[in-house]
Amino acid sequence: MSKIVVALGGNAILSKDASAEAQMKAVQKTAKELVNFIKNGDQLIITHGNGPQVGNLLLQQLAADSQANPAMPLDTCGAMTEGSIGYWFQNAMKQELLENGIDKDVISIITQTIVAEDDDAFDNPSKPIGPFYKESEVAELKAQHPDWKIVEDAGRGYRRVVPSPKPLEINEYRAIKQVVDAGIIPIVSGGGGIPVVKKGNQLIGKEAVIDKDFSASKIAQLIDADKLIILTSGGGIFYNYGKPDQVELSQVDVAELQTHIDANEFSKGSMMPKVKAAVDFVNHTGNPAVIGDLEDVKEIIAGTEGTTIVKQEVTA
Ligand SMILES: Nc1ncnc2c1ncn2[C@@H]1O[C@H](COP(=O)(O)OP(=O)(O)O)[C@@H](O)[C@H]1O
Ligand SMILES: NC(=O)OP(=O)(O)O
Repeated sequence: MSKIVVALGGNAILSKDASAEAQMKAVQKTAKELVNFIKNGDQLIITHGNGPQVGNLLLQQLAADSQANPAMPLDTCGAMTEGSIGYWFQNAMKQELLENGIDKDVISIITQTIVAEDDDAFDNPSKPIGPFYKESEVAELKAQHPDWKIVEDAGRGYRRVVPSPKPLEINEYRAIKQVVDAGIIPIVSGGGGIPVVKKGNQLIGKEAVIDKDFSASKIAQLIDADKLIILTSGGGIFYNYGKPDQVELSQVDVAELQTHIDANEFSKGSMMPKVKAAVDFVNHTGNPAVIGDLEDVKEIIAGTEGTTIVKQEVTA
């Protein structure tokens, strides 16, 4: 039995249709994949992103009436998406467990992630949220929302970016550990957790979105996970991604990967945080991390798909 933290990307939840019904359907499909870990005897800790959802929710806030029905700030929107996506996963996972004759409980935990008030990220928004826009739409969006920063997102279109401070501590990690020890499947740190700063006994929400891959790495370290698995679309880590000579890695050690990180070879808003989060987990625990396709869970369990990041590559 391995204790595995699984981090799920946006498309495990959202494809083109952003309705609750469509997202629940996508989550049900994801739950069918995740149940393979339980069938394999593994202890699962689930975490997920919220970039598309929290961006959409912020857009809905624009329709709010400033007095009777005020717009919610970004930290509260983060909490709202942690709740809604947690509900979808909790519901879908339980159904999938029952359909496989497994009597296990699933619970989502609203998680607060402590960040530094002086994190440089607050002055340098970098986390893409919400929908993708066409280049032709950008000028008008900037005119409508002078406070928005909009950037090109890994060749996929343009998106609004918000500050994304690094997680220092997961406030609820001791409770999460107890839930895991009790054999319950927790859904934690959704959307990276709600960014908060510590002021004495108070935790104060900050308007930012934490990268769920960094929070996943942090929680995996805090609960002594045997493995961190980051599931996305498209497969594992590619060198020369998108070029004719692109090559997918099956196994790589942290020293080699670090040279490619240092050379800035991975896309900032997509693969770079995953690679950095995986390297951080492996460096701190000595345990492996895997980046792979959500649809390849059985093969990832068998070790035949995805990229495994190890402390030191064993050569025959
Ligand atoms: N070097 C790379 N190797 C693999 N995928 C890459 C690479 N660079 C960019 N990508 C893209 O990054 C995507 C994963 O990032 P993203 O979509 O942000 O993840 P998430 O699933 O967490 O939302 C892949 O589907 C792929 O299109
Ligand atoms: N919070 C976060 O990292 O969300 P995505 O994975 O959806 O970008």
